[in-house]
Amino acid sequence: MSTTIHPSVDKGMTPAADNFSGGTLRCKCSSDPVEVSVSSQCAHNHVCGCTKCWKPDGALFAQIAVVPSDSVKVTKNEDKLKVVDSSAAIQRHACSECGVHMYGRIENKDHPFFGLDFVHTELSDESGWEPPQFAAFVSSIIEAGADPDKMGEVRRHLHDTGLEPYDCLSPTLMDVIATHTAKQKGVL
Ligand SMILES: N[C@@H](CCC(=O)N[C@@H](CS)C(=O)NCC(=O)O)C(=O)O
Ligand SMILES: [Zn+2]
Ligand SMILES: [Zn+2]
Repeated sequence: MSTTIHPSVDKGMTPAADNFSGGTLRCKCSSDPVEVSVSSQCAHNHVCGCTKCWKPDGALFAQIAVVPSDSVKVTKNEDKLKVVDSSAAIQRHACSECGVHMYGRIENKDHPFFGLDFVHTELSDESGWEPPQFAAFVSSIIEAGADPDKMGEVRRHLHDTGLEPYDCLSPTLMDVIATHTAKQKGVL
């Protein structure tokens, strides 16, 4: 049986479009959907295996990217949004009816990713978003019920698809976090 990761990956990823400048994210409600306008291309798009990121039905991974917070505006039905876990670093604003996470914001000014919002680009009809670049928190899919004995298969498939698997974030992002911490401590 073939390994499925996420619909956006399984159907074949398309490259980012030149000069792409965002789109409208829409939740899954058939009436009065929440709409969020994003006026920027995304960066560091990846698939995430953690249990906190929203995954479409049946998907093993979420697809998640960052955009500047000031490019994100809720344009319709904001009253339906609720923060999933106010104690988390990423404040995930989800539709209280369909459960889709519309954006995740870092409110802590000392956090390495302050100023960035996390978004699921598949919620927009526009094509041209940067596709996923790597796979993060791969081991965490076990926490959602994936068979530990299938992890070799999953990692091999991710690698073959061009999504290098990591059990935290990518080396680039881990370096960004460590550099931020070193600067806060005054050792850099
Ligand atoms: N093993 C945990 C990992 C959770 C985790 O650390 N997620 C990462 C990637 S999204 C994170 O940065 N979380 C911060 C947050 O949720 O606020 C799980 O699957 O729940
Ligand atoms: Zn909804
Ligand atoms: Zn995650």
